[in-house]
Amino acid sequence: MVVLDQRVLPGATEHLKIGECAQLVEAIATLAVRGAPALGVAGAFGVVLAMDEAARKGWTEAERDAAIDGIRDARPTAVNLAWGVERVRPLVAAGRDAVLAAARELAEADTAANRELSRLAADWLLERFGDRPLRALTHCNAGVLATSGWGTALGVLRELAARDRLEHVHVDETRPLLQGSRLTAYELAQEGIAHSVQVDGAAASTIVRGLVDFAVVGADRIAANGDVANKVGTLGVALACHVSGLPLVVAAPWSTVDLETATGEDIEIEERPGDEVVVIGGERFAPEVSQGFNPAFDVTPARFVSLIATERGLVEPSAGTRPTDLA
Ligand SMILES: CSC[C@H]1O[C@H](OP(=O)(O)O)[C@H](O)[C@@H]1O
Repeated sequence: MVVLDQRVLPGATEHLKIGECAQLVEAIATLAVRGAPALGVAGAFGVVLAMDEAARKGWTEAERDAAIDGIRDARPTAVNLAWGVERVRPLVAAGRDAVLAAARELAEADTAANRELSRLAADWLLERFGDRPLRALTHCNAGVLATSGWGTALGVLRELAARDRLEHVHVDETRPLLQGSRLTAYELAQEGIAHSVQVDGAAASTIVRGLVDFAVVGADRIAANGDVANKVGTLGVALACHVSGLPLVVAAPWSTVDLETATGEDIEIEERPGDEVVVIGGERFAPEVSQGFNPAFDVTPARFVSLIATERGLVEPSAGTRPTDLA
């Protein structure tokens, strides 16, 4: 398995050659591989990796299954990782070729899903605003780099740009790991889409001042009631949209919807190392006594979510519809 190391983008394009399950767990835990739908794909191919390593090292079935569990559990919030593992795991008994084919099919289906949800979301936005170029804000990275292809939040922006209906994108840098300035800006620049990068603290005033028409984000887990877990800072974007009467659009494939999780209160929020907050480029920017507080995600209640766009259709939680309506 060869993966693009997203930790060094955009300054360097480097790939990691992964031959062992422990290496994949490390790549996921350090966000070399990241983004909810991409984690689903990594989880599915991780099962093949475990089968290969087990055959190479003479593992027992229990040892192989424990390695698969380790991949599944590498990060807790994005439902897609466990979903991807468990989608192909039942085929292990049928052999490596069956699991590999299922993993490839899962990746292709994700890209198709992203294109469909992007079309549906663009139609919804242009129907709401009239057929004119729109100004968007986005948080974190939910583009090609976070999926198997096309992107989700950035897929919506790509679709609007393809229809010549995207004027400008305000990109939240997305501290502490800068997925916005490093990855989203990188993708938009590659596409020639007009954008500017802002500190996360500017998001609320950008929205309240009317500098954008809508905000669009990805998701890591969507609960049955429409509560949405996404990169920390999304809740602030949602609240600013709510008080401004502007839509918050959540773009995510159905694999991100977790009907087994009733509400956002039941979603485990990943707590990452505090040093990611207070140490930048190896230099500490806070007193030694000051510990970093680093929840990687937050939960936006359904009442602040204007639209959830999936390939199965659209849900408008703030208007009372729920993901369960599409089940
Ligand atoms: C379509 S990606 C969904 C989601 O994943 C990102 O988290 P991370 O960079 O920690 O993997 C971010 O929350 C995106 O919105």
